[in-house]
Amino acid sequence: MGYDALLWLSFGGPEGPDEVMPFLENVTRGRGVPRERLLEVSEHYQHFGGVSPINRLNRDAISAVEKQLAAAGIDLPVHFGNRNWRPMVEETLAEITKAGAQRVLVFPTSAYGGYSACRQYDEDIERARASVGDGAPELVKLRQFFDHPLFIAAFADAVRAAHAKLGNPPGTRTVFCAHSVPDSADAASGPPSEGGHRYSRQIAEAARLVAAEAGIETYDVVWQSRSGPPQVPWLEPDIVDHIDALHADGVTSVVVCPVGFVSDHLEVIWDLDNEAAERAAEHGMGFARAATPDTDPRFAELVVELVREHTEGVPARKLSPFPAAGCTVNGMPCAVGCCEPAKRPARP
Ligand SMILES: CC1=C(CCC(=O)O)c2cc3nc(cc4[nH]c(cc5[nH]c(cc1n2)c(C)c5CCC(=O)O)c(CCC(=O)O)c4C)C(CCC(=O)O)=C3C
Ligand SMILES: [Fe+2]
Repeated sequence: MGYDALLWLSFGGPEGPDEVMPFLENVTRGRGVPRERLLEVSEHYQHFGGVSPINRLNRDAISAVEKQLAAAGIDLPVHFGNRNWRPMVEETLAEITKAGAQRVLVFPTSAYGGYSACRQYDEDIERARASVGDGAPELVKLRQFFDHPLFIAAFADAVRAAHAKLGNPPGTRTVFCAHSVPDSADAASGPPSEGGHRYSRQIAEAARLVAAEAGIETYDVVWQSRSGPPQVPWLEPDIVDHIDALHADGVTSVVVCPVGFVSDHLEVIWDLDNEAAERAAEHGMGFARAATPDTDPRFAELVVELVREHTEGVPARKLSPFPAAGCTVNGMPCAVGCCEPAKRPARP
């Protein structure tokens, strides 16, 4: 079938208190994130003993995918590598190369386009191949899956379950949430010919599809976890401010669906399950957070289906007319100028 392995490419996270600051320094190197923001975020990690759940969740998801690949008779060993923390993708690719692989599929743990969600994973692929040097395998990245029916169905069931957990009170507002990015990064996402904003448009489309499948008419799309210097505008409103606004409008309960993420990593369990939940509690509002899809068996099924698009020519299933790009070789961008990194503000 022409492929020797699947590289599971993720963000990475610390697995102990001493790993938090070095991890954060890896994430933010050269990105103009103020020191105070780093110290504040390191506190979030220290609330969990300095351990992000993200690596464990990736390992669990990989086990589920390995089982489904075996069940489908697809012989493809899965290897785990990260951008920011051990196991680093450079080391993983060195092992894959040593094992003799020549063509490797890459699954990035993000469903969307944009610099942080797509193009930066291309940069990881390029960097890892450069670090291996001669003999590095060809790396073929799987496509964006924000509108795949299995991704949408898993979130729709999770949203229904969250409403049920609250007892289905009438007038509960469903709020879809994704990681904020600088306005300039969103404007630069997608190829220039498309007019930009591919990231926020794909998020809005996924939210629309999940709401439709869950039978929800009224919902909002908001953002979380903004970083960077305060004078740089990022996508708004923030989830916590939005909860204040809903309270002011007389809404008495909310279901938050983290549609921008695939797993319950730290920004989900802190920024939503703590900060947003606490604000709702202060207003006496009901609050439930919908589960992320990675623990749903349909997520492993989705990854296997994306693999089979390449190994067996299975047709790509998608629910929207929006492009599901991101599938390129050896870290090439999708198009000239696609999802260029935002220009960093000059240091004061
Ligand atoms: C769009 C997007 C996704 C979704 C796509 C995807 O999933 O890839 C995502 C995921 C994640 N972001 C994560 C963690 C962090 N993100 C940071 C900083 C930033 N994220 C950004 C964007 C995104 N981030 C941006 C524009 C920055 C500013 C700095 C920069 O331009 O790069 C910082 C630095 C501290 C801070 O400033 O918050 C941390 C620690 C973790 C792991 C959590 C864990 O450890 O469990 C995950 C999955
Ligand atoms: Fe992030």
